[in-house]
Amino acid sequence: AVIDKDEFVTVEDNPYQNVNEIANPDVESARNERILWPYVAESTTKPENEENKTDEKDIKDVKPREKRFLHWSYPQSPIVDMMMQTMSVNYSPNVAGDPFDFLRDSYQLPEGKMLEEYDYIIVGAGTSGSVLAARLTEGKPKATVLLLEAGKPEMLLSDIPALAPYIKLTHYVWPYTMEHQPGVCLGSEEQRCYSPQGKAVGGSSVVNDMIYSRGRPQDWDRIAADGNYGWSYDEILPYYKKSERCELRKYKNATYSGRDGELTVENVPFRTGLVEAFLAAGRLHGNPTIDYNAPDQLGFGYVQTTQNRGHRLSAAKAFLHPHKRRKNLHILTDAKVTKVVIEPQTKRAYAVEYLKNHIKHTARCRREIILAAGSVGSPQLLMLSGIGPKEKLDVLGIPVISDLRVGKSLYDHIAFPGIVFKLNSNNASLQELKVATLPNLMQWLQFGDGLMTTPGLVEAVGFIKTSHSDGQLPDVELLNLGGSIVSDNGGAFRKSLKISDKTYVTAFSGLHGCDTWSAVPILLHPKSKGYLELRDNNPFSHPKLYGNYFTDPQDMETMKEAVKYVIKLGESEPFKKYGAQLYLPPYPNCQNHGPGSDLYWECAIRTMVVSLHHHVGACKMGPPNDPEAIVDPELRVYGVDGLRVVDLSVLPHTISGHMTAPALMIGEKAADMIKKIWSNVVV
Ligand SMILES: Cc1cc2nc3c(=O)[nH]c(=O)nc-3n(C[C@H](O)[C@H](O)[C@H](O)COP(=O)(O)OP(=O)(O)OC[C@H]3O[C@@H](n4cnc5c(N)ncnc54)[C@H](O)[C@@H]3O)c2cc1C
Repeated sequence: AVIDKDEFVTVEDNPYQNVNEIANPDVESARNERILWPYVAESTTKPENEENKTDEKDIKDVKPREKRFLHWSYPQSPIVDMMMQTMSVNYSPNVAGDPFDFLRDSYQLPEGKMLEEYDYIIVGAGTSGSVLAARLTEGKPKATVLLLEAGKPEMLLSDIPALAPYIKLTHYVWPYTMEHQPGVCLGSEEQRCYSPQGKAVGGSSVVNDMIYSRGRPQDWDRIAADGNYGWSYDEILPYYKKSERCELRKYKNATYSGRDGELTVENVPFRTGLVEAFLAAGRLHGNPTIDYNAPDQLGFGYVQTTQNRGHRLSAAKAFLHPHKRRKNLHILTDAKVTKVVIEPQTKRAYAVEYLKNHIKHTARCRREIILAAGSVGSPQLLMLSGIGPKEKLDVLGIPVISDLRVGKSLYDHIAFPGIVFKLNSNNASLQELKVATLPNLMQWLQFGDGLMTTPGLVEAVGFIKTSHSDGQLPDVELLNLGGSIVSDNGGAFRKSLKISDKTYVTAFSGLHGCDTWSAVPILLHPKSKGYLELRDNNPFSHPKLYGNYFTDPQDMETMKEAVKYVIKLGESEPFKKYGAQLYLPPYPNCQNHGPGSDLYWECAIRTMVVSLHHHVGACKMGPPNDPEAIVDPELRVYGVDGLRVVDLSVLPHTISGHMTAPALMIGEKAADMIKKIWSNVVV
């Protein structure tokens, strides 16, 4: 590959990019001798017809090259890879004195210094921000971009999928605790729901569970029908495809999948046999085993993840790493933006103030400032900068630039991880003591597969419609786990959900050491609406988050129906070989209700409900006649020039799935809209 010295290095130029696809007999034979002790994934139930075939046969049928690829050999050492990234020639330790800094990835200013002014300033190098920065700095004429991120770069440990629950306990998250709401999260610490967000280069994609899902076409068509031109499924599909490099075993050639993008989407190399039981139970109850991202079908399917050969592939790894040497992309980490500076007369945004190493700086911008600070960070910054509800800003003494209803709508996905089946078998489910072993770690390091690749226990997902669904969209998603909340004996899994010691020990410690299975129902479209507001005018205070979960009674009815559905699956034939028996946890606050009764389940749900940290709506997108809209369908903030919001906070309501893929898609689409507007400007 020829690299023009004046140019930045691109993925295409990188000679190592395709190294994993080169046959390596030594690695192949070594891998063939691998031991997947003690779990061997086994297919329990044979599909009945062609439609419902699982992937196993298809793996045998794939062509030799693809088959080799399925082995995911990993000849590059990730440790060496990490050292190469951190110990770069111009590496300088963080002056704030972080003892682990030398283990972290690093981003250097290409010429060692900042520019006086940038074409674009992006706040937040998260999921949307990373892809946006990559796209705005590619091609010609070259635009200059400053990307400011409050968090730190990743390190090797964040690459290990099985450590996802642990990463959520580190400083790679903003540990947002929601305001107390009577009657919900009764089993959480301080009886407050917990809803962290990622704080890292890569944002929430560094701490999430890596599940890749896009939502249903009707989700996007509904958003477009509300007056948001350009957001129908057909219009956004090209942006999903643009980011994606689909490596799914069976569906990689689907017309709706992308092949040449930067973000690898793959199945998890390791599975327990329980996933086959879940899929078979689903089929028994009318849910075909499918690609759950297929636009035309609803059903259950193996989980698809944002992993690359068994390694977490964050938005930063996919979109920023390959472009570290771009001279026109400046990335500042540990840089917390405190305000967007807006000219009060012209209402034009022209600079941001940020703090790095306790020193206040101002960065100026020629064209646009783009907030990609996430569902909590972006509305917070808007309000701190004078864009928000006048009555609230007046109280806090913040001069009002644009009186908009920022934060007034907040929707979230909520889930109930409390349906647990005890299994009468050994080594059927994942248990931390057996997963966290040196051989498993070595296997992951060497081959990128094995038990360390399991993403927070999730092995499959399913979408269903309860009797409360609007008929168009599924209203519940089921996360099938290769274990349950007890799989690490009350360790990181439940701590990352902030379930209190008292609740956990009373309800679940009786299951320690047992094999278990669980499926977690998620409410995809809760009717209850929350809100968010500034606590005070200090940019370092966490905003107040009000979930208002279950304030619409239909949400509880939907969740109870979903619980019964999971129980039906667990009690069906495919789980019989595991001797699966429903376990009814004796929650300390539910003792007055007969175990298994309707009142018991309502109490259990109110005790164990958790936020999935998928907040949307605080910077709602909408047409000019929508009184609640903060940004227009091109994501420009109403009433201010040169300011956009590009992240999940712009979505008007929840979508039927997880949020990483939509966040990336929003970044892709925004980049196109921004480039189009500025395409006639000569630099
Ligand atoms: C624990 C967890 C698990 C999840 N699991 C999944 C999953 O399995 N699958 C899935 O699809 N989705 C999952 N999600 C949701 C999904 O990852 C996020 O919703 C999505 O990545 C958000 O993208 P974003 O670009 O809107 O924000 P983020 O990716 O959160 O990026 C925002 C960035 O802005 C930075 N920032 C904020 N304020 C400032 C400031 N003032 N100055 C500078 N920088 C700032 C933040 O530090 C952060 O890096 C999960 C989320 C969490 C938190």
